[in-house]
Amino acid sequence: MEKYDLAIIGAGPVGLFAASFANLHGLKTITFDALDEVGGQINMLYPQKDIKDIPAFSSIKGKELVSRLFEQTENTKLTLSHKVKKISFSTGEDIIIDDDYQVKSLLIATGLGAFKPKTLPLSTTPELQAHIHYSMQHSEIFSNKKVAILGGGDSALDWALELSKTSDVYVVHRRNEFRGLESSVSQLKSLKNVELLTPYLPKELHLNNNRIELVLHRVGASHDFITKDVDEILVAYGFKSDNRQLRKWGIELENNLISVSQTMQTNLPHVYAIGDAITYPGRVPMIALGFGEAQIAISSIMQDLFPEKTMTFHSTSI
Ligand SMILES: Cc1cc2nc3c(=O)[nH]c(=O)nc-3n(C[C@H](O)[C@H](O)[C@H](O)COP(=O)(O)OP(=O)(O)OC[C@H]3O[C@@H](n4cnc5c(N)ncnc54)[C@H](O)[C@@H]3O)c2cc1C
Repeated sequence: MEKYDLAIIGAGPVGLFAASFANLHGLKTITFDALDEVGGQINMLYPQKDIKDIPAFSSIKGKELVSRLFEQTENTKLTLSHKVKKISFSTGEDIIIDDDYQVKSLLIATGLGAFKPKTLPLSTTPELQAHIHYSMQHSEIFSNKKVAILGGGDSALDWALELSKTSDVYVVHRRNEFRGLESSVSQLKSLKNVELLTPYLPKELHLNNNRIELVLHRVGASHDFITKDVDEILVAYGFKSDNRQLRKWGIELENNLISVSQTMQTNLPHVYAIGDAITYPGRVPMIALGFGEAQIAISSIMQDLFPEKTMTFHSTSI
C-alpha cells in the first residue's frame, strides 16, 4: 500500500494550491482528481475568461492561472482520472483511500462534487452530436464560425464574450433577463456580431449540408418559431454535481456542503476540507478565498501531525 502524509481529493484551483503549499511544508502529498485534466471548474467552464480578482494579477486567463498553479505542484504526486470512492479508517489513526493508499491526513477539495453537464433535451443523431459541445476547453473548434450558445447564466455570457472575438454568436435564453453580470449583458448588446435571442427555447435541430438548422420557439407564443443556421452549438445549462460520496464517508454536511471548524477541520479526525466544497457563515465561492483556506488547513494539518515541531508559517524567514 502506498503511504503519504496527506491526500488531497480534487485538483481544482484550490486543491492544486493546497498541494503546492503542503509541499512547501515538506508533507509527502498525493492529489486525486476524477477528471483527466487539472483545474476543476476553471478548466471545464471558463478557461478563456479573463479573471480579474486574483491578487497580484490585474487580469489572468483561466487557462493561464491553472497552468501556473499546476507548475507549482511539480514536486507532488498527482493521480488523474481517479474518482475517490471510499475512505475508511485503519486501526491506527491512518486513513485508507480506495483500499490502496494509506495517509495520515485527508484534505477534501472536491468543489461542488464530480460534475456532469446538463444535456440538451432534444433528440439528436450522432452526426449532430459532433456539433454539440458542453465546454470551451477546445475553443479553436468555434473560431470563425456561427455559434449558438444556449443558456442565460454566467457561463453563457462569458463564453459569448470570448467567442465574439472570433465568431458570430447567438445567445438563446428562455427569459428576457440574464442570470449574470449586467456589464457582460450590456457589452454583448453593443457587439455587432452578437445577437441575444430572448425569450426563446430550442425546439428542433436538423443537419443540412454540415450546418445545423436550429429551430427556436418563442416562449409563451404557441405559433412563433424562428430558424437560425449555425455551425456549432455550445450548451451552457449548467452542471449536475454529485457529492453523494461525502455522505457515505460520514462527513457532516449542511445544505450539501461540508461544515468545517475555523481550522477547516471536518467532524472526522484528521479530515479537513476547503474551497467550494465547504460552508461557513459569510463564505463566498471565490478562488482567492479558497487559497487562504488551503493555508489555514495545511498549517492545522502540520500542527496536528507534528505537535512537537515549532511551526514556521512562512515559506521563507528573514
Ligand atoms: C462561470 C463561472 C465563473 C467564475 N468566475 C470566477 C472568478 O472570476 N473569480 C473567482 O474567484 N471565482 C470564480 N468562479 C468560482 C470558482 O471557479 C470556484 O470558486 C473555484 O473553482 C472553486 O475551486 P475548488 O478547487 O474548490 O473546486 P472545483 O473547481 O469545483 O474543483 C473540484 C475538483 O474536484 C474533483 N472531484 C470532485 N469529486 C471528486 C472525487 N470523489 N474524486 C476525485 N476528484 C473529485 C472535480 O473533478 C474537480 O476537478 C466562477 C465560477 C463559475 C462557474
